[in-house]
Amino acid sequence: MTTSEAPARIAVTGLAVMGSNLARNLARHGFRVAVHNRTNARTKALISEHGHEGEFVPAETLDELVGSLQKPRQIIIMVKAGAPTDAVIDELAPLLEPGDMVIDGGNAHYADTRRREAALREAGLHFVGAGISGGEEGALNGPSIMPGGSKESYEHVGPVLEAISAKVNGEACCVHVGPDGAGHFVKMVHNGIEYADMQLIAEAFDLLHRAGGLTPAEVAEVFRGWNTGDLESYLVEITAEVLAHVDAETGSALVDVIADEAEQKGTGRWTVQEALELGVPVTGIAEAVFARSLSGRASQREAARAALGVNEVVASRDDSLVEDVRQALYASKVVAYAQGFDQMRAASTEYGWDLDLGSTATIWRGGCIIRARFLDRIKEAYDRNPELETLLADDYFRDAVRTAEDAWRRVAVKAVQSGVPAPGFVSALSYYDALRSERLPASLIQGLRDFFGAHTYRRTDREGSFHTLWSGDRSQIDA
Ligand SMILES: NC(=O)C1=CN([C@@H]2O[C@H](COP(=O)(O)OP(=O)(O)OC[C@H]3O[C@@H](n4cnc5c(N)ncnc54)[C@H](OP(=O)(O)O)[C@@H]3O)[C@@H](O)[C@H]2O)C=CC1
Ligand SMILES: O=C(CO)[C@H](O)[C@H](O)COP(=O)(O)O
Repeated sequence: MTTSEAPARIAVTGLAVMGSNLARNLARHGFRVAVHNRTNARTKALISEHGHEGEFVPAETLDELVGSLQKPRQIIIMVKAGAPTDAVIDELAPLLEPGDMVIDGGNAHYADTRRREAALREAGLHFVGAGISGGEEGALNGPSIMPGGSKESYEHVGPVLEAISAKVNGEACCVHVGPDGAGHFVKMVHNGIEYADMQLIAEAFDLLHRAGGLTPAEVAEVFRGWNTGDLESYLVEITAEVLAHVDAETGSALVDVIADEAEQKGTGRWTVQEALELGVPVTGIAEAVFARSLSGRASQREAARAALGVNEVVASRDDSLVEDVRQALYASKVVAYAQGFDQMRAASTEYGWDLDLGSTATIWRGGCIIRARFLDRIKEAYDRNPELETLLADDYFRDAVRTAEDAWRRVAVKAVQSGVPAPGFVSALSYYDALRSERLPASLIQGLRDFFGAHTYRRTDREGSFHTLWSGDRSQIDA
């Protein structure tokens, strides 16, 4: 902690795990950082435990915090998303002057960020909605940062955020994403992909364990091996750690002791809700959200087991299953990312954000939960063609999914035949097949809509809208 009177460069309010680690990261990078928390005990704890790590300026009130800063002021809010963030902004804004910058690093809904940005802009203040990923460890040692807001504010805030962000090959995992809510939208999609990725990993484990007869420790070894190839990623790495962990009390694999009900704070659900609004099929993320919901419906699962009988899976060791599952996991993961990037592309058009999708891949290469080797490939794909209709159309990803196709189908069949639920793998494969179909049965859906509701249809062979007189002589009329 410092005792001099020099003003602080930046402030953090909200000192739970994320805020305190972010403040320490700032201090360790030589920024004099003012710190505040609603409950002062957290501020005191930070200073007493970590005050020696850099220059901290503790403040008991927001007023004091604002008074300790150089101008234009930069204040990072790291509190619970939703009403708490509004409460802090409402208290903070009247204390600030035009040109000051408020940076919300929480997991805010992008629509809230748009609203807050517009309101603070009216008062001459800059509001930067910055998605931050990497959890506790990332906040301390270098997170992935997705800042939105005005270009002008980024000129001030960007160098600080880039300094504390993760680095990959010397490049900061922090780039100005776009105006108003763009940063939080990109963070939301990041979390949606995180859900899809984890669901696919969980399905891979379930197949290898229950259908393939491998123990959790053996599956851990499989994942450890996968982490040296195309699948190299943080989530694959920590999957090996979790699966190998033995519960000290029971001597069983911890994964067999943890209650099988996945919780969710809501960012995955938001991703799907927004995808529905935009009309973008993010089937992998939706399946992942629903799989968590299903797992949490304990009494319904119990009733189903009682009424229908327990789903007994017969395990059979099959040497080729491991490689098939690896390929299915990679292909399904490519689909999940393709869908997430498709959603960002649609939002960029809808909100006029002009998102640079290649840069987004750059931000996610390090520091964040979905960091993975193949994000370099995504960056390269958008460098080759910034207007890519779908990642699956890029040469590299096209070849990757084509190569995996046979194995992917065998895994889907194995899942269906053995009774291991694999909604992520199966829906990713269906998406891949649907996108490539010459004809989809949507034509029949249009026919049915026209039959019961005179909703009309278009034809393949000429322009216009048509209706068949279904309850008359069934002739076709122009609609
Ligand atoms: N945990 C994680 O891995 C990640 C979290 N995030 C996001 O970062 C933000 C901070 O997360 P985390 O560190 O986990 O902390 P929490 O989300 O648990 O929030 C706790 C903090 O919010 C403060 N707070 C709550 N309500 C209010 C209020 N009405 N007014 C003022 N302060 C309030 C608390 O203050 P007090 O001590 O007084 O209760 C405390 O500092 C959240 O938005 C979260 O979604 C983003 C990425 C990863
Ligand atoms: O933002 C994060 C990482 O990027 C959080 O870890 C994420 O909020 C966890 O979400 P959930 O609790 O819904 O699984």
